[in-house]
Amino acid sequence: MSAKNIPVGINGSSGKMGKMLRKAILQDGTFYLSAARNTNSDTTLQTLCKMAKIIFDFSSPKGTIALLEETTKHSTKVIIGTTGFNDKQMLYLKKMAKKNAILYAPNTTIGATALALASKAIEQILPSSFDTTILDIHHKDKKDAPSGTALMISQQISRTHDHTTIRAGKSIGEHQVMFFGEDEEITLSHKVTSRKPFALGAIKAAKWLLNKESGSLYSMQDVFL
Ligand SMILES: NC(=O)C1=CN([C@@H]2O[C@H](COP(=O)(O)OP(=O)(O)OC[C@H]3O[C@@H](n4cnc5c(N)ncnc54)[C@H](OP(=O)(O)O)[C@@H]3O)[C@@H](O)[C@H]2O)C=CC1
Ligand SMILES: O=C(O)C1=N[C@H](C(=O)O)C[C@H](O)C1
Repeated sequence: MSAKNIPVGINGSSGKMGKMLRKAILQDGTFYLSAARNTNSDTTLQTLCKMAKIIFDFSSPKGTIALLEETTKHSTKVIIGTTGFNDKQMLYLKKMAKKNAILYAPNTTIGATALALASKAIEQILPSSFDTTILDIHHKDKKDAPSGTALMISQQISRTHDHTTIRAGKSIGEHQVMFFGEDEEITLSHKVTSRKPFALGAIKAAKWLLNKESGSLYSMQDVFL
C-alpha cells in the first residue's frame, strides 16, 4: 500500500475539529477519508472501523468508548483527540491500548507538548514555596473543565497546584502555567489562533502510529521526542 492510499476515518466529522481535519487531510495528501461518523449519521461504527486503517476521534467521551469497543474487533488504530474522560474511562483507554495501537492526545500541537515539558523542567528548579496554577481559557461551548491539556500538564508537575478555568467567548484554546514566588513570577503560555495546528498535529500523529503496534497508550511526547 503506497502512502497516498491509506484510508482513514473521522469520528466526530461534523464538529469543529472534524471539519478542520477534513481540510487538512485533503491538503496533506497522505491519507484519504474513507468513512466519517457523527452522533446521528447513517455510518455505523462497524462500517467506520472496517473502512479505515486509522480513525481520528474528536467526538465525546461516550463516542470514544463506543468506538474503542468496535475498533478492537477490526484492529483499527486510533488517534484520540477527545477530552473529558473520567478516571474509569481513562483506565479503559489504557486497557484497550494493550489490544490496539492507540494514541491519546488531549492536545495535538507541538506547542502544548513543549509547554508541558517546559513546565516540568521549571518546576524542578523552583522551591516548593512558589504557588503554582494552570489556567485554561476556551470558548463558552466547551463541555469539560479543566481542559484535557491542563490535566496533561498537571501530570507533569509533581508539586501541589491549582486549576483556573475560563469558558467565555470564542477562544480556541489557551493554556498558561504560572509560578508565583515572593517577589517574582514565571508564566509559560501557549495559545492557538486557529484549529489548524490541532489538525496538523493529529495527522503527524497518525503517520507515526501507522508503524506502531499495540502496547501502552501512546502520547504526543512519543511522536515529537
Ligand atoms: N486533542 C486536541 O488537540 C483537541 C481536542 N479537542 C476535543 O475534541 C472533542 C471535539 O471537539 P469539537 O470538534 O470542538 O466539538 P464539536 O462539539 O464541535 O464536535 C463534536 C463532534 O462529535 C460528534 N459526536 C458527539 N458525540 C458522539 C458520539 N457519541 N458518537 C459519534 N459522534 C459523536 C458530534 O456529532 P453531532 O454534531 O452529530 O452530535 C460532532 O461531530 C472535544 O472533546 C474537545 O475537547 C478539540 C480541539 C483540539
Ligand atoms: O475543546 C477544545 O476546543 C479543546 N480541547 C482540548 C483540551 O481540552 O485541552 C485542546 C484544545 O485546547 C482545544
